[in-house]
Amino acid sequence: MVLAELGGSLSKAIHRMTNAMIIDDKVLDDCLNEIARALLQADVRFNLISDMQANIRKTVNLNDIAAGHNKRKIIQQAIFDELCNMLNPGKPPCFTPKRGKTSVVMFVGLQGSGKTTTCSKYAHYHQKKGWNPALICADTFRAGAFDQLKQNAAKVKIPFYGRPMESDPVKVAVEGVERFKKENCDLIIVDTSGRHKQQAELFEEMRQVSEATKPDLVVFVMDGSIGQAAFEQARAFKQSVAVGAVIVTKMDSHAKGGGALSAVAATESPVIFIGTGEHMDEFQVFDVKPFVSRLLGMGGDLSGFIDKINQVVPMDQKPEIGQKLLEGNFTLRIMHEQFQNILKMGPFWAMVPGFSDELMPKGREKESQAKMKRYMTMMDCMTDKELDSSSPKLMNESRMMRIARGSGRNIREVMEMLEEYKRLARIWSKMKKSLKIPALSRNMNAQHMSKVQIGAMGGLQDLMKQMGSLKNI
Ligand SMILES: Nc1nc2c(ncn2[C@@H]2O[C@H](COP(=O)(O)OP(=O)(O)OP(=O)(O)O)[C@@H](O)[C@H]2O)c(=O)[nH]1
Repeated sequence: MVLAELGGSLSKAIHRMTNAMIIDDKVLDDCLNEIARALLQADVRFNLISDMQANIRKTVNLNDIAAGHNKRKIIQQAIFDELCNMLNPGKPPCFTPKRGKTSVVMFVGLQGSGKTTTCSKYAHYHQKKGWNPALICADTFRAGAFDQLKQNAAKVKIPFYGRPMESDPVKVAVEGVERFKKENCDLIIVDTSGRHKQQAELFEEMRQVSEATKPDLVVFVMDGSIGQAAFEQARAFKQSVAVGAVIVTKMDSHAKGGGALSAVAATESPVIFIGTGEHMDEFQVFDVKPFVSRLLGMGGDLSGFIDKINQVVPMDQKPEIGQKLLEGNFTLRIMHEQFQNILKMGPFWAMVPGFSDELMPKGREKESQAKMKRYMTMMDCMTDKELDSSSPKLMNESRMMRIARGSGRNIREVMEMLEEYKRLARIWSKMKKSLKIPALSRNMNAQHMSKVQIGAMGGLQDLMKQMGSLKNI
């Protein structure tokens, strides 16, 4: 995957810097030049890169850093912050669909950008979270658009509306929205015709569809392989309709992805998802800080994760992570994240007695990995509430059946996964007790909380180191 290459080059540059015996201006310059080369290769605009370098140099004045301060950490922090700034539009999405209320989301984009595929992925993503989405084909321009969306919808069992013989997209869109509102669909997705920038009449048609259906959110779908040109494209669409969010596709297949992401950020429209392949599941939520963490290889195992949080992300910016870990709320979402980390980065949990014995027994790693993937598919079919709860009692039989159906498994397997969750949660809770972390008061102010967290994180790290010697967990 192309993003992984960019991430690899960036983290290599940072590692080379952190491994240097002495951090001086030459080491810093080499590191920044290496980062600049990697970003240029990803087609990030030169101006953005040179601004980034200047900002880092301003923040990191090596001569002014007092003895005893860790220069490596200060530089890492500055690089992390600047990469985040580069991708941050400075604005949250203007609208996020809410459960229990019908939302209409209209998709626009240039021909071939991946719009139809993305509409289906977006619907499927929400369907797995328990939404009741519907798809409308208001692309009356491209022959084949109707069949493509209809087939995609059928594959994932999402209601579909379209009229292959009708040439007026406004009519089709309005009929579809009315119908799905009556059917109580909570997320109505309207796919529109792909357009070229020069086709003024198609832009006019897009405006008319928007006026008639009054979408709560207009999503601009953009092909990531166009790199920096993304900026002009996104702006042209923004001038015609009220684009509220962007989805960048084909991030798997082209070296220019970095350029596209950074250029879109400059249009002040947040990127909400990225497409990373042709398949329905190759679709990821885009959130700047976690994205940059992953890009720099900081999304690894838990001990590494805590370490990196301490090194790079100011604690007051990550209260929710610290809070989650310190309160010992081992939720299904945390289990999902950890499985993902194990599959990606190698078995951290395998170091922990109790985890290693049953979750990843020696010699049966392949089997264990397949089991984790199975469990993750089931968790993908859960609602946010279920994932964030530490009480699997929330799930009654009908929910379990739904999760089983959604993930192509049977209810016994879902119950088995919940049992595994309970087992890991028990271990987690014992680990937490042995840490003797002071309970956090919800009324603490941010500064106080940050101090407590840093202390407790240190404690956690110590524990991680001693974990091999923990008995009877
Ligand atoms: N590799 C990769 N291919 C993608 C991705 N998203 C879409 N595609 C492919 O891009 C091609 C165009 O996608 P469509 O969904 O048909 O594009 P469209 O924008 O609806 O096309 P128009 O209707 O002409 O506007 C198809 O071959 C898709 O499979 C992605 O994230 N990664």
